[in-house]
Amino acid sequence: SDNMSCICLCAASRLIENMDANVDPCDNFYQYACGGWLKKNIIPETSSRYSTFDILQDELEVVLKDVLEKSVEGEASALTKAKTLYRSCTNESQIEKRGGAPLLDMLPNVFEWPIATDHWESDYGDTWKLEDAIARLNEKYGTHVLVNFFIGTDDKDSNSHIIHVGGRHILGLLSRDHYSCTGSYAEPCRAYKQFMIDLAKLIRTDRSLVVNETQIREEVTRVIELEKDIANATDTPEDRNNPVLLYNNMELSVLNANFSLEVDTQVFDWSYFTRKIMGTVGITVPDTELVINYAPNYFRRLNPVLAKYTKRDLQNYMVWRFVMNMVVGLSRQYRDTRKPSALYGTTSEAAVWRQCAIYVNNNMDNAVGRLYVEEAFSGESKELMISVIREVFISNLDHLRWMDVETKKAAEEKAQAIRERIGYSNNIKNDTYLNNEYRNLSYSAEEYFENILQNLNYVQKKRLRKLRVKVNKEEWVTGAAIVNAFYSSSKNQIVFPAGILQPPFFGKGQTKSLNFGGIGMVIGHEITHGFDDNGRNYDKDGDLKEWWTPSSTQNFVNLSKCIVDQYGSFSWDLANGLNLNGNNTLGENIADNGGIRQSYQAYLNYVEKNGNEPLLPGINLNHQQLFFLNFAQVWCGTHRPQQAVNSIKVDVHSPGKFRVLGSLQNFPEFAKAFNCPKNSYMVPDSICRVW
Ligand SMILES: CCC[C@H](CC1(C(=O)N[C@H](Cc2ncc(-c3ccccc3)o2)C(=O)O)CCCC1)C(=O)O
Ligand SMILES: [Zn+2]
Repeated sequence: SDNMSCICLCAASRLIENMDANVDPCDNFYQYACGGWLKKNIIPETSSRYSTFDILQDELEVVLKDVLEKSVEGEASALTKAKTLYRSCTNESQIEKRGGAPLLDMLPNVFEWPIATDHWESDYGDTWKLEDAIARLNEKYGTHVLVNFFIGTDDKDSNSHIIHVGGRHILGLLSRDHYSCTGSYAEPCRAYKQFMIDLAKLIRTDRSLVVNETQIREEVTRVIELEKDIANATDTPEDRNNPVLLYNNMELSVLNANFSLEVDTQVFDWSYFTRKIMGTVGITVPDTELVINYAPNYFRRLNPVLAKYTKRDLQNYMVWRFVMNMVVGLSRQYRDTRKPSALYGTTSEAAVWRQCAIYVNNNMDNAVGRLYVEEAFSGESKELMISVIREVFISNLDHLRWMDVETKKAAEEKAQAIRERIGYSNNIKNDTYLNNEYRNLSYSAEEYFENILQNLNYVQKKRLRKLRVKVNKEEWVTGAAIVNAFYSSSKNQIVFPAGILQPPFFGKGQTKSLNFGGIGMVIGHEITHGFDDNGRNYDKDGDLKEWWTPSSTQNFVNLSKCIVDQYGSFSWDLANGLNLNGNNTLGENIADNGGIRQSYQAYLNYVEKNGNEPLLPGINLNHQQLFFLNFAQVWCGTHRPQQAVNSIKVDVHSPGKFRVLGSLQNFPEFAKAFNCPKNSYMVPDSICRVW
């Protein structure tokens, strides 16, 4: 039918526009595939990264704007609540009118921000306890400072929840490395400090308090010093990538005995602290309660740090970590204290409607997911090729010489046990289910800031209540309105939300070569996550349990080292020539390499069974070549320098360019498809392979 030919023509024209046929595919396949895209797509001033994903996500957000602005008679109450929340966020005149008042009114709830008030010592300091302050920010607003206390799945019993204490998510700047404040970190550091100064001055002004710039600058300097010391006490990403070594469970009483923290000669009481938090959801926690201590070294290193600072310094730091994320809900004057250009390189912030669509989607993902799939998802992807790619993964096991039979058997069982989730959960189509999920929430179109606080509290209380509840493995780990895909190791579950089930990943009208190069590779990527350096530690039921023989483990580690070295040797021009961190990106690189092999083999099997597909009009490439071209174009994208420096430090994914170059250099079928000679860049002398 003609819409078929349009889809083929549209696909062909997209592929041709994005590529640069003047580049030799064997010299640099990324430039060959994306050269046209890079010429045509300039990063918008509002973005720090711009990629195929970001473009699709931006388009998805336009759909969200439409459905969130439309009022529908008699709709489910959950949907009305999402629209009210969206309305309160876009209600700019009301937000302007309220200035900073909503924040100033609630600071007493977190024992105030000393730098922005007077008489803090007499009003709060004398009775202040570190446990109370951390607990309040945690249980009321889900803010983690100093001690990251949270309820999560028990790695060794994936059907149960357990208390975790750790050190992650507690830094204001983007990564531990930023605190050196040298080189490319100097500017973000300076901006971050100025942000705190400007916000403190603004609050004091709004409270008609004296603004003594010198005094404020002095206090802010101490807060930054404290944060720097905390950053140096935290574990590095390398220290955190082995879940077996992270799993230190102990009785609550042992935390008091072995991990004592002291502030102003007061000893931190872990039991009191835990009860302060869990008491708010009516859960009693005995001293014999088992908890997982995710960061023993961090807590040991934290003690000497605390000894250097006063309770005022600590309170300044902790409330700062909260208020810095709350200015988004206040007037323009408050929002302008942030310095996005220095931190992300963006020179203007996204449109209000877009920020609001993202906020509502992140906080009500099932209600927004329902609106999205009803509007934009045709749901035709049930036969999403998962089974054929899973079969390829399993059949590939037979050819792996580095894995013994016993471990192969367990790997096959785990691959067979992977649960798949496509599109969206049927629950979101059920009004009763959806209304029930949001029954305790009610929003005001005039009080955006309070809506945010309500959401923070609601989400945190829901998480804390899970401690005595079994894990619901049927639950989806993501909403539907997102252009992404996921693997959950504790659920051994792969998820392909509705948002990613669209071209260039997948389209009923796209040829199979494009679908296998797009969503097929993503499917293989998610499956392989169950067998990467992290996922491989979990068994088919999602429990942290050894199912490898020592010799297979040793071989896996040796083969992974090849990948670590290969990606670690890539230097990224956009990040001032910094090299990738081959260790932090190992899991993603293993998943990419596995995904491309499995989906390509699945495509060859498809052709074997169903014959060659008709070629695409206007593009003189065969389908093996089109497979690789569409795979590569998924990763067309670029970053601003600040974001490149940020992501090379914190993103476990390699930049798109190296996801393409690295995985294709390791795959001889690519070289064959493009007849690449031995000594070309895309055909290195030695290649890496795990799965
Ligand atoms: C939690 C990890 C999920 C991830 C999923 C895949 C992935 O790499 N997703 C992205 C790639 C990406 N670039 C931009 C964006 C993006 C931009 C705007 C909005 C949303 C997303 O998403 C990523 O996380 O970097 C694996 C293969 C393709 C999906 C994984 O399994 O490692
Ligand atoms: Zn991944």
